[in-house]
Amino acid sequence: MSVLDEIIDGVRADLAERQARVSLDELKERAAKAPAAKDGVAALKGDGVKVICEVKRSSPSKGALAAIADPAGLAADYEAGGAAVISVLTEQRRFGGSLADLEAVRARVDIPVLRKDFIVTSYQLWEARAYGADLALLIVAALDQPALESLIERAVSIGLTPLVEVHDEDEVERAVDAGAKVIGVNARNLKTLEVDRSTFERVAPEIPDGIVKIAESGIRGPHDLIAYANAGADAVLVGESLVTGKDPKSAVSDLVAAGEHPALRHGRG
Ligand SMILES: O=C(O)c1ccccc1NCC(=O)[C@H](O)[C@H](O)COP(=O)(O)O
Repeated sequence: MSVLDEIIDGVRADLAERQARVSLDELKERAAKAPAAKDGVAALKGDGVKVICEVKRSSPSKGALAAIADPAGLAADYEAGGAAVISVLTEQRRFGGSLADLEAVRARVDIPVLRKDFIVTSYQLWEARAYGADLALLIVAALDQPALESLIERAVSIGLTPLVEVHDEDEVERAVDAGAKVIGVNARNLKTLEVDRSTFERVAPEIPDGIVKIAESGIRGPHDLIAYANAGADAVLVGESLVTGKDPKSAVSDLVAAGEHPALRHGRG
């Protein structure tokens, strides 16, 4: 069984428990009262390379990273540093996240918030909206094509921007066929958990113009952002280096400054 399969088994078990406690109708009522969803695509487009900053306590590849007693405070620091979007890992078993983290972050920041989880049912999309997310991650490797298509459609219909994650060229084709408008190329191999930063450079040319291209994982600082920018990234998604660093706000502002450097506009769309 792959790491992804193991994670999804746990996600499904936790999901069944939540579904037994909270009906879909209750979630829909809660979603109706949530603040209107912010435009995830608009936040990631425009001049320069945008920075998505992640609230990440632990991971299957590294174990415990940071306790993060105050996820909303961390998100506020990210926003003050110039983040375009906050990513909140809500998976509990491997990443130590929760919907409570999502709710707390939503209440604290004004920029769009991404629910980063292993979404396999529309119930989780309703949860994302009910707890204030504006974007939701859909991982191509975790979904067959009909499920991917229907989750993209459902996400859009309830106001969420789907960020569709791929790892190779075949998955790009599936994401594009399914209607993705925002595609993240994750450099972390889901079988070995190793990060290969050359993945984006190889895979991104397969993503058609007009689709937002995000480079995910393994960004240690401005030099990695610049390399991803030169390979065509519109945005980068950064977790570990921010949560393990001493000063997340200044680390974000260094990334944002690199992403706004006029030299990067040359040759980018
Ligand atoms: O981070 C992991 O070990 C991991 C393992 C299996 C599936 C997903 C995983 N991470 C989720 C992410 O995509 C990253 O948290 C995100 O891209 C940020 O990466 P990083 O900056 O390297 O923490």
